[in-house]
Amino acid sequence: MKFKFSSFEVDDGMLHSAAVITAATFSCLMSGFVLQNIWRKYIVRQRIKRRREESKLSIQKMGDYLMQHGLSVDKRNIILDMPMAELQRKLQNGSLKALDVLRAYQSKAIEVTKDLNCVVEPIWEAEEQAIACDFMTGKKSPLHGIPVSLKENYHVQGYDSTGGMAKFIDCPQPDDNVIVKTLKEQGAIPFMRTNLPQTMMVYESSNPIYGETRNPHDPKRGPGGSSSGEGCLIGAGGSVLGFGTDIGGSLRIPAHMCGVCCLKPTVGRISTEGTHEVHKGATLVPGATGPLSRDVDGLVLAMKSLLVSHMFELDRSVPPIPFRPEIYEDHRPLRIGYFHDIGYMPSVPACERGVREVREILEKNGHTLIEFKVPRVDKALELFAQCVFGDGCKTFTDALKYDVVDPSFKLTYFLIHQAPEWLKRVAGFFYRTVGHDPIPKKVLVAAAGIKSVSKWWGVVEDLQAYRKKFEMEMRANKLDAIISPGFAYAAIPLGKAFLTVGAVAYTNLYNVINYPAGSLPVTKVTEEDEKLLENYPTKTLYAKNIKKLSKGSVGLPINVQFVAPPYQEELVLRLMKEVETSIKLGERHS
Ligand SMILES: CCCCCCCC/C=C\CCCCCCCC(=O)NCCO
Repeated sequence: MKFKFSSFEVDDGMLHSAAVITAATFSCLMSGFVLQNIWRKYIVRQRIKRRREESKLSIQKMGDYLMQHGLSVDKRNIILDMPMAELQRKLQNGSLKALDVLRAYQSKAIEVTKDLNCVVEPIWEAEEQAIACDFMTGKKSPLHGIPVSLKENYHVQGYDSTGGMAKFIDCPQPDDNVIVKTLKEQGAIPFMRTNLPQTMMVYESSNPIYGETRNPHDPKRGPGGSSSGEGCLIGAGGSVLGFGTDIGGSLRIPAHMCGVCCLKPTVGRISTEGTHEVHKGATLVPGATGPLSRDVDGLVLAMKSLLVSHMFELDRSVPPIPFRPEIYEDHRPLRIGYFHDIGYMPSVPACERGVREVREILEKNGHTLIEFKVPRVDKALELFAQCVFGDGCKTFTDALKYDVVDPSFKLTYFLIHQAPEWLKRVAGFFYRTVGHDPIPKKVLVAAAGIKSVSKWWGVVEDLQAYRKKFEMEMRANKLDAIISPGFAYAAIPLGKAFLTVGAVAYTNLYNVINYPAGSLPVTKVTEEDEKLLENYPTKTLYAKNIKKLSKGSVGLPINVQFVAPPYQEELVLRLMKEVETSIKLGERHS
């Protein structure tokens, strides 16, 4: 048979060979594609392995170095026991040398990371800086000689900021970020980089490059995340002051689970330039940078030292508002709202007691405490998901293409990031019917992406409306501040956060409204709390999981959050300091 085209004729033989050629080309392309995939994945695995070995080696080298140059155990422990105010005073008046303080903290950090895996690598330039500090004459800067640890996603010149993702290995940063520069200018010595979960969008603590960080109070449990290494290192005594980031609770969750203090400032109060987040463009609910410390003095010192012209010059988007001591030192009695239950899942009895005890302290100090009802928490969660996953999670899946997905991240990655919309809807249906919980469906549908610009603008308007509603609710009760649980529960076993992830409402609420929120350790889980856990209401799937995973948590730290309207960081810190002081006085008397 012949086909006649306008310019040439085609016979059967030609047709046949055309088919063969097409098939051959197709299978070549396919196998090329498959091979390329296998090859890329192989390269990535090699890269991860090499980076992990480099990191381990650097830590080991520091350990060996300290064997020869370390302090005596007694001298080391005296330094490690000092609260921030004393450490700062002694560095200022010269009775402590910066190099000794550095060596004390280096050795403690290297010691604790052996079991807890909180350090990613030491910052070797610290030594030189400490020596320079000790040679300095004249007026000393406020952070003179204070060692500072940094979450791995803080850009430090010459080091990678991977966020636990292989794609970003071998991309050494050209420069320190604004906070690191300002800290150095103020005399601080960045000395350790700390671990985080892959992508930082979970409150776990593991990634394929650096492995898993454990809780300093119970190594079978997680330290929370995503500033996991910071919470763990400070909680274990290996650092006095550290810095992390927080979009949904990543400073406050590890602070709560490791029993340390932190402050998530209003986004904009201090610079957020130069931290690695894959979804930097999602600015509606933006990431905050902030300090973690052993005590409130550490947070205050950090904020005072950062809110200076040096930072305002380096990042002109930051409003030049210095630290306002008149607010921090004020004694005016306040009206403070409180809640134990955010209206989605109740907090466990220990967390509820934490808030109750802080309430009693504040009342005793002359403040008025009023019960506060959080408006529409389902809306807050939906808005959060729309704002951070509004691209249908493409940013995250692109960042992890060819990467090894960490076991602790697999479920989140599969269901929230990767699954097609229909599967998200099916899963949402399951949560609603079997789990008696309508909220995951809203979150999952949001994570399937916003479909048009006009829908996107609708989200912007909804967010503004929610923020206004929250503001009006506070105004109606004439509230100056709010206290609420540090989180819904204490530390749970490693790798289980996905089973309780709705609990993130307790922290990400304050990201959605962009209010400054601090977290303060106030108590520990008691036998009595554990007994009361038996009556914990388990209406939803998440609540059931919380109850199950919270068993055996006696002795774990419990924090309370302190919250104030935007740009009132000083007020948050004032209340935290007041409660911290009362707790210490109480302990001394009992
Ligand atoms: C299966 C559906 C679940 C629905 C219910 C819960 C919604 C939670 C959504 C998403 C979970 C996000 C967890 C965020 C953790 C903190 C992240 C952070 O702060 N990272 C800072 C980086 O700098």
